Amino acid sequence: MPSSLNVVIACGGTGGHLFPGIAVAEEMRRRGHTVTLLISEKKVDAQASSKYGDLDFRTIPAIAKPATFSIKMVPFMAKMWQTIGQCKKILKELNADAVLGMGGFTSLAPVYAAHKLGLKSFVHDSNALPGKANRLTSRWCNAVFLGLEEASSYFPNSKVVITGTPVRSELTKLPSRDDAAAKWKLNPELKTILVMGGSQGAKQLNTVVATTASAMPDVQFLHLTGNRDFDRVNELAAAHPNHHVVSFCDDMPSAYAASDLTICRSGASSLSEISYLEMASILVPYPYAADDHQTKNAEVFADAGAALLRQEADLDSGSLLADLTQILFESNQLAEMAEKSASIAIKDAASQICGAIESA
Ligand SMILES: CC(=O)N[C@H]1[C@@H](OP(=O)(O)OP(=O)(O)OC[C@H]2O[C@@H](n3ccc(=O)[nH]c3=O)[C@H](O)[C@@H]2O)O[C@H](CO)[C@@H](O)[C@@H]1O
Repeated sequence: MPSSLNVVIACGGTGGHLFPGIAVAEEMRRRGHTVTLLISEKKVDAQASSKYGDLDFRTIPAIAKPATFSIKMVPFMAKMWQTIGQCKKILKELNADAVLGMGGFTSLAPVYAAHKLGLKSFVHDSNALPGKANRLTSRWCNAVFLGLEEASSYFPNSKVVITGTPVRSELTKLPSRDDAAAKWKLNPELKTILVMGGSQGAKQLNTVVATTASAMPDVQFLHLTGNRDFDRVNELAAAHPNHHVVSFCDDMPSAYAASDLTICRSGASSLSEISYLEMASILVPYPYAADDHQTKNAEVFADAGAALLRQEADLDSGSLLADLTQILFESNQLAEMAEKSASIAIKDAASQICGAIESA
């Protein structure tokens, strides 16, 4: 491949695809390559990418495969076919050398288009149980980059490179705890829990956290509810000054820097960030995630002793209160979990991915 590459990174659909894609884009640019990111037209992509005005973004249609094989497959296939055509045009116009898909059916179209045009193509999967789109896409790829070793049995051995999942560069340098606490109007002296309810609906988790916060006045909660549940949780939190509610956080470095422990879904980007930042966590997998892949992700962390795995169906404020009291006040568990969390991280993931693309 030429020494200066035109690389296209398809990373639309969710924060879990977008942020690792941005991290690779930043590293590619640092190495002197030209990068274009393909994102979807969804609001979440627009919201999350708006901070990265110096990167080149283009939109392509968001594509989700119907959950079951039904008549809905017909418009899905038609949209896929049309988007592949659109992607071929974009790749030719950009004079692309290589395409990296970060997962989901939205990135299948650009990777397939690259394959048809004879370009180098790659896919990254960050989950312990890889998605269907990536398993399909991988057959057209030169290499498959994996966030977690547990996923490797789903792909041909010869294509697999364990790279880890990159975190955004802004997370590589956190503000001080005092500055971060000031930003969120928190007391830096108090133990602080970061709760990431998630964009996909976490009503029960959010409610349990609100009740638990009311029973722990000496602990602070910085609670990211997602846009949909903000008004309801904000109302529940109104009577409790230790419960700080935010809908979408566009300053994750200070959210993490202000916190001692995270309660969150076990989406792969959240997990890569937590381990990169060497934090302990309580993981509550999103129960409706495809093939329950979030439980598989959480198991990697729980088995390593880095996290407690709690299924949403079993979660109530009594058990969460007991877990938090034990971790924060009755043991050395917080420090031990943080150490185990650090041991899972692959801190130079973006660099490993760029190096593998350069040398393909
Ligand atoms: C419901 C579902 O199927 N989610 C999947 C989706 O990730 P999904 O995007 O839901 O979740 P992830 O944990 O992977 O990523 C969330 C990202 O959003 C950021 N964040 C969060 C809250 C906020 O207010 N501000 C903010 O910036 C987090 O720091 C993180 O970078 O794709 C991932 C990668 O395939 C999967 O592992 C997840 O299981």
